[in-house]
Amino acid sequence: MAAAAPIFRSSFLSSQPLSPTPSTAPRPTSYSPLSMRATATSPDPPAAAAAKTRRPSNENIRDEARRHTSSHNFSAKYVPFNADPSSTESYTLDEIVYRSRSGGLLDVQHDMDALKKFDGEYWRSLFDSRVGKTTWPYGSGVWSKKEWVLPEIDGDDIVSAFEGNSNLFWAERFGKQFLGMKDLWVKHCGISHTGSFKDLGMTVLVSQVNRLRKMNRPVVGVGCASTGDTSAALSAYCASAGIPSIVFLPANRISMAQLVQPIANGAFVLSIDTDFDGCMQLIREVTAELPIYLANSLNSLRLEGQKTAAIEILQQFDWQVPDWVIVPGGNLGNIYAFYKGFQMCKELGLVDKIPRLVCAQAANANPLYLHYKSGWKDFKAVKAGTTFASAIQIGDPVSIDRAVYALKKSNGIVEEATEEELMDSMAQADSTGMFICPHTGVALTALFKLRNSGIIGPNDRTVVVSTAHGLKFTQSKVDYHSKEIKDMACRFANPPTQVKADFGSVMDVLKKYLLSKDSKLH
Ligand SMILES: Cc1ncc(COP(=O)(O)O)c(C=O)c1O
Ligand SMILES: N[C@@H](CCOP(=O)(O)O)C(=O)O
Repeated sequence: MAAAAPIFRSSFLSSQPLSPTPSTAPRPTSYSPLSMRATATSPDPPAAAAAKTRRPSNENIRDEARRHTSSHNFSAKYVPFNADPSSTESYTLDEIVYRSRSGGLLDVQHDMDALKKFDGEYWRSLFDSRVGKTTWPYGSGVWSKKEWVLPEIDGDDIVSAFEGNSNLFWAERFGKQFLGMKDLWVKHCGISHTGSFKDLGMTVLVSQVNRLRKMNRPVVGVGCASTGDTSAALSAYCASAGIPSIVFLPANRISMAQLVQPIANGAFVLSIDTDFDGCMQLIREVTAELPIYLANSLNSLRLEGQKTAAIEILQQFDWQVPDWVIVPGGNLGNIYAFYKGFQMCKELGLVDKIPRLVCAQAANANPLYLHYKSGWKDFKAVKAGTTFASAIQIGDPVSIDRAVYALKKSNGIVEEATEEELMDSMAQADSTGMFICPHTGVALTALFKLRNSGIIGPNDRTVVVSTAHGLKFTQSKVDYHSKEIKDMACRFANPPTQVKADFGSVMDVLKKYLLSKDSKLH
C-alpha cells in the first residue's frame, strides 16, 4: 500500500519528482481515489493560496522546477533484449551503445523493485495529477511519466515541446456507419509537435544526447535514416537544443511536407538514391565510425518515450483496459513500445490485464505479415514496394524481434492492407470528419478485416493508433479524390464540381446536390 497523501499537498507538489513514502507506510483512513483527487484539486487553504502564487518574474519554468527537485531511488539501464535471466550484461544509459555483445537488440530495463514500492493507485494518481499543467517537465505527456521513462535525467537536460497528451477521439460516426461498432476510438498520436508519434521518442533521445554533450561525451551530432517522420522529429528537437542533426532520406520516396521539415529546422539533409533499408544500413555504418549518435528506434531509448502513448490510452479510459489496440508497423519499434507501456502498467498494478495488439502492414511492405502467416517460422526480409503508406515502406525492420515478442505476449494478430484497401479506408474515415494519414488507413483496413471475420466484436472497445497527421500526406488524398490512381476505382472519391460563374449554373448544381441528399425534396 502506498501513502499518497503527502504528494497532494498542493497542485505544484503533486507534479514533483518523488521522494516517495514507501508502500509499507500507513495510509490515511480517508484514502480513496476520489478523496485523493479531491485533495489534489482542492487543497487546504494555505496550500491553495500557495498554488495561486505566480513564480517570480525573473524565473522561468525550468528555474522553478530546479527549486523543487527532490531525490528518489529509481533507475534504468540497458540490457540485451529478451535476455536469459542469468545474463549479467548491462550498460548505463550514459554509455553509447546500440547493440548487445552478441549483436542483438537492447532494451531499457527499469528497477522494477524500486517502482513496485508504490502501488498502482499511487502511480495512477500521480500521473493523473500531472495532466494539463505547465509544470516543467511534467506538462509533457512523456515526462509526466518521467520515473518510468528516464528516471535519472536532470530536468535541466530535458528537451521537450510538451509532446504527448494527444486526443483519444471517439470515432462515433465511423464506427457506427462502417463497422457497426459503438466503442471505437482513434488515438491521434499524429496531432503533435512535428505531426507524428515520433515526437514521443525523440524528446527522450535528444534529452539524453543533451545530457551526454554536457558530460563532454563524444557526440558531435545526431543522425537517422528516415521515411520522413523520424527525420522531422529529430531535426525539430535538435534545433530546439542547438544540436546538429543529420538525416538520410531515400530520394523521391517521402512527401514534400515531410522533406521540408528537416530543411526548415536546419538539419544536414542527405537525399540518397536508395530506399529506407539502404539508408538504414548506411547510417548504421556511419554512426559506427563518426561521433554521430544514432536516433532510429534501433536505439532503445526512443521506445521509452513511445511507450507512454499506451499508458496515456489507459489513463484516458480512466485506467480501464481496451480489448484491442491496432498499430501500423514499419520498422516495428512502436508495436513493442505499446506492448511495453501496457505491460509495465500491468506489472506495477495500475491495470490487471493488457489489450490484444494488432500490427497492420501495407501489403507492398509486409515482412512481418508474411512471418506471422508462416507460423513465425524463419523471418525473411523483403524488398519493400512502393506504397501510399510511404512511411512504412520498409522491408527489413530493425525491431523484428521486438515485434514478434510483443505480438506473442499479447495474443496479437498481424494484418495487411492493399493499396486500394488502405486508400479506401482513409477516404471513408475522412468522410466522417477525420483527416488521417495513409498509415492509419492501413490500421483501419486491419480493423475492417477483423470485424468482418468476427474476430473483433461489435461491442469490443477498440483503439486504432493514428501515427501521423493527414496534412503530411495531402498528395495521396489529391490523387485519390482526382481519381488519378492507376488501377484503383477510388470508390469514395469526392472531386470538386466545375461550374460556370453564373447564378443559373450554380443553382442547377446546388439543386441537384440537395435533391441527392434529401428525399423529402423530391
Ligand atoms: C506515420 C508512421 N506510421 C507508422 C510507422 C511505423 O512505426 P514503426 O517503424 O515503429 O513500426 C512509421 C514509421 O515507421 C510512421 O512514420
Ligand atoms: N517511419 C520511420 C522509419 C524509421 O523508423 P524508426 O522508428 O526506426 O526511426 C521514419 O519516419 O523515418
